[in-house]
Amino acid sequence: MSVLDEIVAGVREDVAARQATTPLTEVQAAARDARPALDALAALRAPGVGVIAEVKRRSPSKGDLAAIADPAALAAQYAAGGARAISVLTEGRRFGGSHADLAAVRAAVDVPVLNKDFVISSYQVHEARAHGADLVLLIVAALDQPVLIGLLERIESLGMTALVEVHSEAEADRALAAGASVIGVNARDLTTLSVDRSTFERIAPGLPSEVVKIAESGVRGPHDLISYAGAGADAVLVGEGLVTAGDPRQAVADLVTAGSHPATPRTTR
Ligand SMILES: O=C(O)c1ccccc1NCC(=O)[C@H](O)[C@H](O)COP(=O)(O)O
Repeated sequence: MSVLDEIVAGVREDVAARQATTPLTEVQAAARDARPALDALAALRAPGVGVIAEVKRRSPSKGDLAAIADPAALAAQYAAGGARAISVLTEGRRFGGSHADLAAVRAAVDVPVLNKDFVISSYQVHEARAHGADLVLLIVAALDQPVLIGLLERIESLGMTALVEVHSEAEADRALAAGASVIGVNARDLTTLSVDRSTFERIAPGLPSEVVKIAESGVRGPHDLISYAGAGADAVLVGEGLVTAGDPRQAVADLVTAGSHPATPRTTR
């Protein structure tokens, strides 16, 4: 069983347990009552290469990364540094996240918030909205095509934006066929967990110019952002490099500065 399959199996159990105590109708009502979603697409299309800064406590590849007692305070530092959006991992078993983290971050910042999880059911989409998400991650490798299409439509029907994650050209074709307008190319192979930044360089140039392209994983400093920008990234998604930085606000600011430098290339549309 691959790491992704293991994680998804755990998520399936956890969602079933939550659904047994909180019925879908209750989550749908909370989603309706939530503050309307921010226009994440517009934010991601702003000039310069954006930084999506992630709240990430631990991971299957690295184990414990950072204690993060106060995710809202960390997100506020990211936003002060100029992050274009905040990513919050809500998977509990392998990443130590929760929906409480998502809600706390939502309340602390004014930029769009991404719910980064292993979303396999519309129940989770309503949960994301109920806890204030503006963007929701969908991982193509974890979803059959009809399910991918259905979840993407559900996300958009709730006013949110889907970030559709791919690892290969074939998955990119599936994301485009599903109607994705924001595609993330994850440099982390979800089978071996190794990071290969050239994955983005290989796949991104084949994506249509109107698609927002996010380079996910492996950014350890401004040089990595500049290299992803050269391959057409509109934004980078950064976890480990920020949660392990001594000064997360400054670490984001350094990336933002690199991303807004006139010499840093970016896709033109
Ligand atoms: O980070 C992992 O080990 C991991 C393993 C299995 C599935 C997903 C995983 N990470 C999720 C992510 O995509 C990253 O948190 C995100 O792209 C940031 O990556 P990084 O900057 O390298 O921490």
